[in-house]
Amino acid sequence: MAKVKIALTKGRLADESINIFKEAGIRFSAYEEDSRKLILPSDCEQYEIILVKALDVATYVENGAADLGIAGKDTLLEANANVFELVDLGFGTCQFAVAGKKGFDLNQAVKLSVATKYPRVTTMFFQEKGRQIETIKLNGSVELAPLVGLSDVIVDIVETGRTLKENGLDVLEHMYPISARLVVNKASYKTKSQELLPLVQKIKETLTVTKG
Ligand SMILES: Nc1ncnc2c1ncn2[C@@H]1O[C@H](COP(=O)(O)OP(=O)(O)OP(=O)(O)O)[C@@H](O)[C@H]1O
Ligand SMILES: O=P(O)(O)OC[C@H]1O[C@H](OP(=O)(O)OP(=O)(O)O)[C@H](O)[C@@H]1O
Repeated sequence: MAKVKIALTKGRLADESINIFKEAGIRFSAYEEDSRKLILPSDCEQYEIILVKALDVATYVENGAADLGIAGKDTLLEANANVFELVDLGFGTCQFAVAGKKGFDLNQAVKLSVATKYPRVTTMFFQEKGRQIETIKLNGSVELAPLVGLSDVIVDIVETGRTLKENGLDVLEHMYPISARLVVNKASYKTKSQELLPLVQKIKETLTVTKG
């Protein structure tokens, strides 16, 4: 059996991603250790995880450096990843939204300026509505932008709404729901079907059991 390489998102999604594999019977004890290693083998050595930044999961899987990956739908949309999206894993749930100062009228500006970590998703969303916008790419703390006059509004992830609320902002328009997805490299799906299909099936089954 060929080794299966899996790209996981570091940070928020990592623990639950490891847990999905644990429930499917694959343990990564090395993940529990306090280590700076970026490649970690499974206890049975048949699988290997690599830990990468959220947006990079799509890049590793699309290029075949990883066979499988777990990434948020936000990053898959932004990366326009050419991969097969197999399973909605049901965690990491949040949504994309347009947000701004309370009462801001989205139609007031002829050319809206939008600060975001997601320029592609933002452009697509407003293009579909026939709206011309200017995107301002930021790498975090996006909620600051309308407060300090960098942009009219933002496009960002909203989960509990706490960050918006504490900064005096409101959701002005809901966009798309987001959750973690299991993705696969298109070539690996064929060439490693013997290894991948049973694993994907197992993961689907554990999700059904968990959801009851
Ligand atoms: N507040 C949130 N609630 C739920 N899921 C979130 C939230 N923020 C991000 N996510 C999901 O978790 C993924 C990883 O987010 P995380 O914050 O760990 O990385 P990041 O956004 O790249 O931040 P950083 O630049 O700090 O690494 C996101 O791509 C998204 O799918
Ligand atoms: O609705 P909430 O529950 O408040 O969550 C939303 C916040 O979470 C994410 O930020 P993150 O913590 O990743 O920080 P960032 O500013 O570095 O993107 C996102 O960009 C929002 O700022």
